[in-house]
Amino acid sequence: MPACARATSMTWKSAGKPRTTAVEPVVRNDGMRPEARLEAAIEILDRLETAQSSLEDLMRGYFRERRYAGSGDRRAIGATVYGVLRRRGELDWRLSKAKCRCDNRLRVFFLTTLEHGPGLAEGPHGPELPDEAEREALSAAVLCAMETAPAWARLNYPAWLEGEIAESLGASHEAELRALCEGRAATDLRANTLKTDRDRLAGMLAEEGFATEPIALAPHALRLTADGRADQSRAFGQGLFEIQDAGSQFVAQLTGARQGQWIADICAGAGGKALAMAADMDNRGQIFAIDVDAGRLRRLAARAERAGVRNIQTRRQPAEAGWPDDWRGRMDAVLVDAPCSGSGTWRRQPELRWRMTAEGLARNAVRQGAMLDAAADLVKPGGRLVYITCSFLAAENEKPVTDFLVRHADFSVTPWREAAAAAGVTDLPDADGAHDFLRLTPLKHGVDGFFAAVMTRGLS
Ligand SMILES: C[S@@+](CC[C@H](N)C(=O)[O-])C[C@H]1O[C@@H](n2cnc3c(N)ncnc32)[C@H](O)[C@@H]1O
Repeated sequence: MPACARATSMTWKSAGKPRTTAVEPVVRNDGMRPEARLEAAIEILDRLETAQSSLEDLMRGYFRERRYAGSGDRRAIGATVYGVLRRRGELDWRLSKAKCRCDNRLRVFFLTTLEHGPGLAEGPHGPELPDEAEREALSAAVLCAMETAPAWARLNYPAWLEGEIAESLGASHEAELRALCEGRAATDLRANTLKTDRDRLAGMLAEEGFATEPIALAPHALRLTADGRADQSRAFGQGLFEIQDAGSQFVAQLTGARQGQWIADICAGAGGKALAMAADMDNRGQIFAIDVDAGRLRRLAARAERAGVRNIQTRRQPAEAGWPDDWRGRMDAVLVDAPCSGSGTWRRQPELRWRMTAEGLARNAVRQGAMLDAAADLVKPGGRLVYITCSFLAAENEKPVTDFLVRHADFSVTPWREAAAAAGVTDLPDADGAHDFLRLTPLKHGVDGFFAAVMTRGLS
């Protein structure tokens, strides 16, 4: 009998033919049987283990090939997939305490049992049902109390990260992690000031049935107050807004981008922050948007077109490959929105926590340092270097920045409050004033987790 089983095992039923179970869909438009949905969830979770793409892209591709799956099916399968990823620490700990193998099939059965009770439908398109030993282990795992579980299991992150997390987040790490793992991320919009303003946009969206509220953190930010696909609105098609987390909007302002400046955004991606800076510059001056990923740069170009942005030029190259001579030492500000673990976005992308490895984190740190060195070359005397990640881990935040400052005595830290005030930002988030670096968190600010460090190049 597995270690966790103290009481009588639960009753497991499997029917020879499809039957109604607790996982029966509550919405219509459902072409798939409940057991087929479970099989699909397992397949997606298995694919995710070797995929390079995000869960969102993987699921989009999966359902593109399965047109028979209706919206109800997609929603139910998504709920199981996200549920397993959000609770994987807990599921694995309880399964292993019950001496049960941890694979996606058993995780899905266990989650379904916890959420709906121990009944599973059998059918031609369903997964292989648990055998007797597995049923016994699952029953034991259900009885496993979480009170004695370690933090990584209770808060659902990889066990090896425990020390790093405690060091990075300090005393509030449990509360921060809870907000990151359990909270639901909102959808924020940035009013495109090249075409409209926040109030007018809110009015137009209301007419289209999208209720929003302003967010104090960023002057052009609105938050959707109910679920909805704002990117399918007329206002979106007209380029009146971008979808962008308010935290991302706030940190983009730290470059202090103004009309007529030259700004390099050396990890520009699809241009979330570049487009925000272009609007702050009122299309005057120049943004050089660099990235290694041609697809993202194409998306940036399409977004710029829709937004009426005309002062961004894209360039595909690795940041470390060196710069044209006429860029070096010329930029008013350089933004390094560095590739990182994405730990600050775990609410939206729960798969990221299980993709992290200690080796990957160390590799990121080397790459982040190299990017900062490359960026330094571009900054003019008196200009700004802004380093941003969407991570809460010191290994990819404070560490690369402090190492950079040791290598580059001509740069010094500008406290983020000072940088924000100089950029004309009046609504400052409530963050620990003792720190020169900014940390935004879901717990304290209700946005994705961001880190920002502002450095200024000396004049001589
Ligand atoms: C955090 S994302 C950027 C997000 C973007 N700035 C935004 O606001 O939407 C990091 C980007 O760095 C890019 N990247 C990765 N390695 C790079 C390199 N060696 N040189 C330049 N860009 C790189 C990735 O393709 C990715 O688009």
